[in-house]
Amino acid sequence: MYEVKSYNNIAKVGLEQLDKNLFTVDTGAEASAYLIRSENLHDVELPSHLKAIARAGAGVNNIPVDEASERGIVVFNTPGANANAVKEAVLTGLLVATRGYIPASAWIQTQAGSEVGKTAEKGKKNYAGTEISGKRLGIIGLGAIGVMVANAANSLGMEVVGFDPFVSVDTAWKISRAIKRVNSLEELLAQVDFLTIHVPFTSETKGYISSEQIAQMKDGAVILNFARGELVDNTALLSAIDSGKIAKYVTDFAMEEIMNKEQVIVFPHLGASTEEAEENCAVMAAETLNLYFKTGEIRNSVNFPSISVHQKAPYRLVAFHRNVPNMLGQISTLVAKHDINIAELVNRSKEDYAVTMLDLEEGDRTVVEQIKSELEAIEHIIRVRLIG
Ligand SMILES: NC(=O)C1=CN([C@@H]2O[C@H](COP(=O)(O)OP(=O)(O)OC[C@H]3O[C@@H](n4cnc5c(N)ncnc54)[C@H](O)[C@@H]3O)[C@@H](O)[C@H]2O)C=CC1
Ligand SMILES: O=C(O)C(=O)COP(=O)(O)O
Repeated sequence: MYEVKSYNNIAKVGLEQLDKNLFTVDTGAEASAYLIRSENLHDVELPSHLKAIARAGAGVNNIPVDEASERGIVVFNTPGANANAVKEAVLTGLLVATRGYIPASAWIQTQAGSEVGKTAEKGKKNYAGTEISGKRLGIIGLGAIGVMVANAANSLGMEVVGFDPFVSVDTAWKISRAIKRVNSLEELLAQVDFLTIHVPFTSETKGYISSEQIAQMKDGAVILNFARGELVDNTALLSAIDSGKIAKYVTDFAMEEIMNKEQVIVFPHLGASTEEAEENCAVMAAETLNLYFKTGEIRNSVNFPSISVHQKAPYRLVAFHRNVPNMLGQISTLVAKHDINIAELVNRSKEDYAVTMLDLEEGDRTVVEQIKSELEAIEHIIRVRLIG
């Protein structure tokens, strides 16, 4: 049995989805897998027995992915499983940026008594707004969320322009033909009334929106950030708000510098907090763990390649190694030395890492265990799992 340790609020239906023949959950035993949401694992020591981290969500910036790769720990996420929830959060952001509903509600709740209806009618002129229909929205990042926001905003009457230099085939299928795609950020920034950002937070995207980008925007534009707080340079943002260059900033991320400013609307990272998204993410994450622990197959990993093969022999070895020359040669030579036939061999790579899966025509487990330990001694092999 493998122990799964859950962090954060993982939907019950997802925990129940974990294969009961494979896993125990939160018993306090040594964890083979973590099932997490936004828990920051950067300051946590990852135990040697940890084999997988499943992120029930999209962003993996809370996980030390490089360290995990170096140690053969597979990091999974759940692509698209909470995208609709975030899309709806972004629509909320657009609407509360343009209509006075948040301050108006706070004000009217301070009123009471039989005259409250009259008071409301008298005071409403202080909370009039504008409409989003007919305005132009710029979207940076046309992934699972960006595409949904694009199509929804378009159907609400907005003109939508998108920028994503790494756009996927999936996006090309899903995006409405009404969405204009531009090839440079400059082109997008100069023409939009609203800007929304939907890229992962990495060392390359830190401070993606800074003074240089803000200077290229229209006066009075609104910025929405439901991706990660660090994507926007708060110093540049606050000075643009003070000068009136940026009219409003709506964000899902509370950060010390931006709190309690009239033009900044802050939500407590609620984008994915819907019953549906929480369930979708938890179920998808549990299914990837079931598959990985049962068969060694990898689906939705951010640090190792996808690999899917029906097991063809009693024992399977899954070798995680660096993506360098002659690994396959060394692995197959070692198996050949034991005079064992390989029923199936699949090798897949992803950037600096690769996985080689071998189904061995050998019924004696001790022999296979011996091969496992010999494989582990080969330079550049990080971890070997034995399944069967
Ligand atoms: N507020 C919340 O609760 C949530 C926030 N998020 C955040 O949103 C991010 C995006 O989520 P998804 O759309 O599901 O991910 P995704 O991986 O489907 O899409 C990300 C897109 O960004 C694009 N991209 C990457 N670097 C770029 C760059 N430098 N310039 C322009 N485009 C770039 C990629 O090509 C990809 O199309 C997550 O990484 C996470 O940080 C995600 C879910 C919930
Ligand atoms: O999926 C993501 O990237 C999110 O930001 C959602 O975070 P959460 O699972 O709600 O803590």
